[in-house]
Amino acid sequence: TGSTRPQRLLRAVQKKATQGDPQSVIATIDDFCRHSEWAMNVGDEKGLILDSIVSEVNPSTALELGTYCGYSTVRIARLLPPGGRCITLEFNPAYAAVARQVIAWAGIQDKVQLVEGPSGDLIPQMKELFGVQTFDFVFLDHWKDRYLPDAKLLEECGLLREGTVLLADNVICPGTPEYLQYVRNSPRYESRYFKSHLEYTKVEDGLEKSVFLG
Ligand SMILES: Cc1ccc(Cc2cc(O)c(O)c(C(=O)NC/C=C/[C@H]3O[C@@H](n4cnc5c(N)ncnc54)[C@H](O)[C@@H]3O)c2)cc1
Ligand SMILES: [Mg+2]
Repeated sequence: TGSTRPQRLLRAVQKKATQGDPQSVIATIDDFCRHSEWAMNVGDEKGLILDSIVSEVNPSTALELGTYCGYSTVRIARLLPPGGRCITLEFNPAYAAVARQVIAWAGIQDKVQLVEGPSGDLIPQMKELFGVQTFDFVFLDHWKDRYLPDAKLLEECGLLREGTVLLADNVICPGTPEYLQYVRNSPRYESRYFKSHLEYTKVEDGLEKSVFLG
């Protein structure tokens, strides 16, 4: 019963990152993934694009689908305005346990609500459970075949408003063809592709930014 990769990633954070310093946690995870073990965090290159879009939106309420180890949760939450919050959904309890500790080490746990469970069940409960009216920003980075059904579910539950920004990771690799086709052809979205690379590699990947038009 050896350790898992997320547990080894957490151990690296607790050993090398400065407690309470989100940038140090981010740098430690990127270093771990480049030089020790690759892991499916959005990474440093796509992370800078994520940062710029989060800063531009300046969300009061952000939603992340697929926490994994909490790397992008930390990237998003460190940029939120005072009183801003990030709700992040993760259905794997082992990953959620690691992510909670990564988020706590970064010192931004007060800005984050990590909810364990499948997005399909939790999204319809966002209003009653967390008093969410609408999201200002949504980061999609979970199973790729869930991007489209969950985007439609967010629409149906009235959780998107005119101007809500959806940012999707991995639209090229692993790829999310049905989601791309939808947001690029629906009159309800204004979509734009940000070309980049699969985290820690030279393989092409990118982020799709889609603004909901109401
Ligand atoms: C061919 C190939 C394979 C892998 C790669 C590399 C590569 C690069 C990437 O950036 C990737 O994001 C991925 C990827 O597969 N990501 C899936 C991420 C899941 C996380 O989200 C969790 N989750 C999944 N569905 C749900 C759900 N409904 N509700 C709540 N949590 C969910 C899981 O519990 C995981 O914590 C893969 C590139 C190419
Ligand atoms: Mg990803």
